[in-house]
Amino acid sequence: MSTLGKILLVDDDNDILSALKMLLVSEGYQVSLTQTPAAALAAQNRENFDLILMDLNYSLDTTSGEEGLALIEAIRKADDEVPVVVMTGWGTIEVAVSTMQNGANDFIQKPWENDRLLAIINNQLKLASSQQQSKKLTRQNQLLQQEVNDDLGGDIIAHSQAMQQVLAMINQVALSDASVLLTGENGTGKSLFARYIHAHSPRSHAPQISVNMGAVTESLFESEMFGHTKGAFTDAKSTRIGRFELADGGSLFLDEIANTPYSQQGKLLRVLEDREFEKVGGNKTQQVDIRLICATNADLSQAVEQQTFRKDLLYRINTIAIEIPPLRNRREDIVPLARSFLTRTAAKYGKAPLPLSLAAQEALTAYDWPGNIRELHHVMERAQILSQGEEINPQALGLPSTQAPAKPQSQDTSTPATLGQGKDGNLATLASLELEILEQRLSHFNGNAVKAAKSLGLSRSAFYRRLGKSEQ
Ligand SMILES: Nc1ncnc2c1ncn2[C@@H]1O[C@H](COP(=O)(O)OP(=O)(O)OP(=O)(O)O)[C@@H](O)[C@H]1O
Repeated sequence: MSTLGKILLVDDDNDILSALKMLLVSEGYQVSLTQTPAAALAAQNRENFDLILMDLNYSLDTTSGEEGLALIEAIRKADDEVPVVVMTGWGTIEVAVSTMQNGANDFIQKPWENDRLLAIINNQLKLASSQQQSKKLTRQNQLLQQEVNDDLGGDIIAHSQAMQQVLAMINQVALSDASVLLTGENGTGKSLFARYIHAHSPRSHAPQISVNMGAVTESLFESEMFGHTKGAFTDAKSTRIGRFELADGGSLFLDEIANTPYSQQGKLLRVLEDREFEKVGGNKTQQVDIRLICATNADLSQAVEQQTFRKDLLYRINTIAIEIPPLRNRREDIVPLARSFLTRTAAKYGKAPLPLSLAAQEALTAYDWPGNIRELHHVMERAQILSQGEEINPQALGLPSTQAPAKPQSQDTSTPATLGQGKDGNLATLASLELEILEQRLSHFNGNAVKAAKSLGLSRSAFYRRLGKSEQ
């Protein structure tokens, strides 16, 4: 039988224990009865209680409350979370204050009113459970943050001169609080570097909140970014905290910034300029302290010329602009990246990573990688999983043969019919075929996800989802 919670009752008066037991059990609580402080501490040692309801005086001749105060202290030594509610016939303010100072959470005077006692118990249980929940979330957050940081520690590969320069700049910029705009083609590592900047910034103890601006619909933009109050609109059943508020003290990463609906760009600009906003439906102005990191694969100057992006917003976000070069312009990184993806995939399946044949290394280096590192990642994952031999050969890579070296008379193999079909007879999975199509379509439209999605009859958010990208 499920109960509302387990309560430990401590009182030397048997009649009071019986009356309380009857009341609390009828309300759905499970109760344990003890008559002395020693018995209460022994019970607390044996099992976990959700709340302790205790008397302050135990010997008939004392009214000082000292035994009770000592019990509260002993309870607190063993457990600093369990709510403790004190009952006493000596309900003076002084007694109430000293019980609270000793660690009690609330106080009720005997003889008690049932409704009042039940309300106190209920409130204390609710409070304790939300405090626990919040502790859990904080811990989970810390762990997630740690995972991201660990991930960043070993994973960034930058052998090429081009990436060495970029990394040096990023390391320098990370220490400042300046707004950063990361540009570059899809899959070049903009999101990774955004996380890296935050993780190496003085704000790394606070969260980085990401928003994929391409996936936020125009109608929900304000509520998503600034939050809303309860009842602000029909579906607003409770107060919602927006991304700005969540990022307070940390960094806000606006990915695909070029896709911010034009009608909303002014609102975004205002918050970025004033560091102030109001929740939808609310009239209280809230201050926010964030470090802004944006990313885009679009040419924002061109977008300004075409009047799809506000010039003043561009000036606001690009204090420091860093371009992440496409993989074809840093070919020295290709093989080390490929090896690291093989190692990661192999580890995932508890296998040893397969070595890359010399010919495979040449094929990888010669290929132009329109989908950049993301594409390389998928290719290597598939190769590690599907390869039958002792090493990975060029066929297992399944690269479009127009790009593979020493392959004369190649025809146009970029059509879906031949996509992903390994020449060693291995058939690619549906998921990897789909990814390949999505990536090709993206590069066909020069990284414009909106156009690519449209051409495939997908919504922008469905396109992102299938691409395996975060949609926040
Ligand atoms: N230098 C690098 N070293 C190791 N892994 C990398 C590097 N750069 C990118 N990656 C990996 O490549 C993948 C794609 O990177 P990311 O998602 O950051 O690209 P992006 O530029 O943000 O893409 P998009 O424009 O589509 O949002 C990720 O799995 C990322 O971890």
